[in-house]
Amino acid sequence: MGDTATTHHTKSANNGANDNQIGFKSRVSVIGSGSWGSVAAKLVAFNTLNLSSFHDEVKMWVFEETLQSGEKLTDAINRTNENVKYLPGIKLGKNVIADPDLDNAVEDANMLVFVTPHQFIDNICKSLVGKVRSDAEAISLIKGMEVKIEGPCLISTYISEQLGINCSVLMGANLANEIAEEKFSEATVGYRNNREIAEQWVQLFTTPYFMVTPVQDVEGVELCGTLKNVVAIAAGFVDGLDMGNNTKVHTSGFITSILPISTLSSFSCHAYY
Ligand SMILES: NC(=O)c1ccc[n+]([C@@H]2O[C@H](COP(=O)([O-])OP(=O)(O)OC[C@H]3O[C@@H](n4cnc5c(N)ncnc54)[C@H](O)[C@@H]3O)[C@@H](O)[C@H]2O)c1
Ligand SMILES: O=P(O)(O)OC[C@H](O)CO
Repeated sequence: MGDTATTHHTKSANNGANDNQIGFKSRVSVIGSGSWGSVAAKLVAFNTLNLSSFHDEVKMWVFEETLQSGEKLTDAINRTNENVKYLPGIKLGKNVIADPDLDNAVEDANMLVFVTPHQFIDNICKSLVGKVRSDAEAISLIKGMEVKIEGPCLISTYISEQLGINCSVLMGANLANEIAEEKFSEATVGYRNNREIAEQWVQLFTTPYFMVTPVQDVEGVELCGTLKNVVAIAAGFVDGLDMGNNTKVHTSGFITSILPISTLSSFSCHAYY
């Protein structure tokens, strides 16, 4: 699944042919600007300022909206350095630049962070075909699946197949508002076969309050991140029905039963509730 990503590339605006030269700096774009998208931009922007191999500036694509005040959301973000609608009260970092133009937001970026609600990824990917660098690396923070006639498809696989680029994942028990307030949390980067790329994603997301661990298991990490929300709902039902902890334990059993091939470490950074 998804192996095609490393072996075929679509034509793109910039094939990155000149980028092996000394001094090349990676550019990161965040595609999505909801609460988790804004926190992702904040984490990455904190790190690009300190990592010499990255450009300071982080572009964040915004699905444009007009606020009640009449101001465009993008303008409000760039004026206040806060996502006033989806993450009010949190400074993103002056090097986060909101951009409502998707093509412009990804132009020149070689590291793409996908973090939109899953139902929008289809349209976003379709409009990005041929627009992203052929050497770009993607990471998906999206929980959910594309359900097609032939069966469910992981979002990372979908991104890889649509854009012809490799796609890692970052998942965890991560509530955006808590991480925005710099409360401690951890997450797992699931990568396919390039450990160096995984280390770059770890560097980009790790902060003193956000601990990130790489695991070579894209599917396991993505499925754990997505399905744990189903388990959490089931656990909530058990609480609501006052059925007790013994019953609650059984709600988590289904993940291990449907993922027998996933490595144990894929589960290690996922709290179920
Ligand atoms: N919020 C969290 O705590 C959290 C934590 C971990 C993972 N996630 C995952 O991150 C992803 C993004 O969630 P979020 O919480 O940032 O979103 P959100 O619910 O805070 O925001 C919704 C976003 O969707 C955008 N949007 C609305 N209509 C759109 C359209 N037609 N096309 C494209 N975009 C549109 C909005 O502008 C907004 O940026 C989801 O897959 C979610 O499961 C969220
Ligand atoms: O409810 P979601 O899909 O925004 O995701 C929340 C996270 O999974 C919490 O860990």
